[in-house]
Amino acid sequence: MFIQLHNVNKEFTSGKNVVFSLRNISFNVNKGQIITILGPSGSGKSTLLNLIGGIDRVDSGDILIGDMNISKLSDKDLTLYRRNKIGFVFQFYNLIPNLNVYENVEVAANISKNPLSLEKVLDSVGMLDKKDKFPQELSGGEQQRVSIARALAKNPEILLCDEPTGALDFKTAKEILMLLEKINKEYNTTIFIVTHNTAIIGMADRIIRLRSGEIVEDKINSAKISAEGVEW
Ligand SMILES: Nc1ncnc2c1ncn2[C@@H]1O[C@H](COP(=O)(O)OP(=O)(O)OP(=O)(O)O)[C@@H](O)[C@H]1O
Repeated sequence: MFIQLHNVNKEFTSGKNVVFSLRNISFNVNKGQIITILGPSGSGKSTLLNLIGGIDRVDSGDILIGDMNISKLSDKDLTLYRRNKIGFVFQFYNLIPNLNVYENVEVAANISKNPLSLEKVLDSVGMLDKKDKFPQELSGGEQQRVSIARALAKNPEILLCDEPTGALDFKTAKEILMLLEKINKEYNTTIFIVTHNTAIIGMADRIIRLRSGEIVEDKINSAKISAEGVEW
């Protein structure tokens, strides 16, 4: 098993009050799966993604990635884990405005131990011909392609996508989903997609649903379809 969460708990407090808690989260994921995480706003989806990505730490419980228990890593080793194993894709791209496409991707590659060729990555996401453009010269879908290239350039084993299509129209969103599927096939990257869009579960191997910080559904998608067939 590639990713294992055992009884993961995480609380946020304000003064003495607990404002949110993720409770007893346990699940295992095989390498190369696409997992969708669904749930209402405030149910803990991003919190869960941040724990897996080493942006935040559990209060108790364990997260194992391969044979590494990231809950027990020093801050320095957790940074290295994040840098070398994890790619993040966000709803609003977060590109650096005064760097061009190539440079935005290069920044990520430069901090990684085992980067992929920038040309290959930009070609994979269909942005090689626009490598000299700046973010403000690109459409939302193109900016998201660049942000996926940036995540991918690090050659991550895990891609964590938080509402990657949330800001895009249907056609562009579908292109991004097809791109994520292509990456999953080409690089065997394990991909988590946090989304409010239930249509996306169609292309996932696995569906995990949260409510108020707890898992209320965890199932294998036995009727998986290609991203091209996803409709809403
Ligand atoms: N650093 C923090 N400090 C305090 N509270 C936090 C912190 N991060 C998240 N929370 C709270 O934890 C709860 C869960 O947040 P989270 O972002 O994980 O939910 P979500 O399911 O991703 O929501 P959305 O769909 O709206 O993005 C929310 O009530 C949020 O306000």
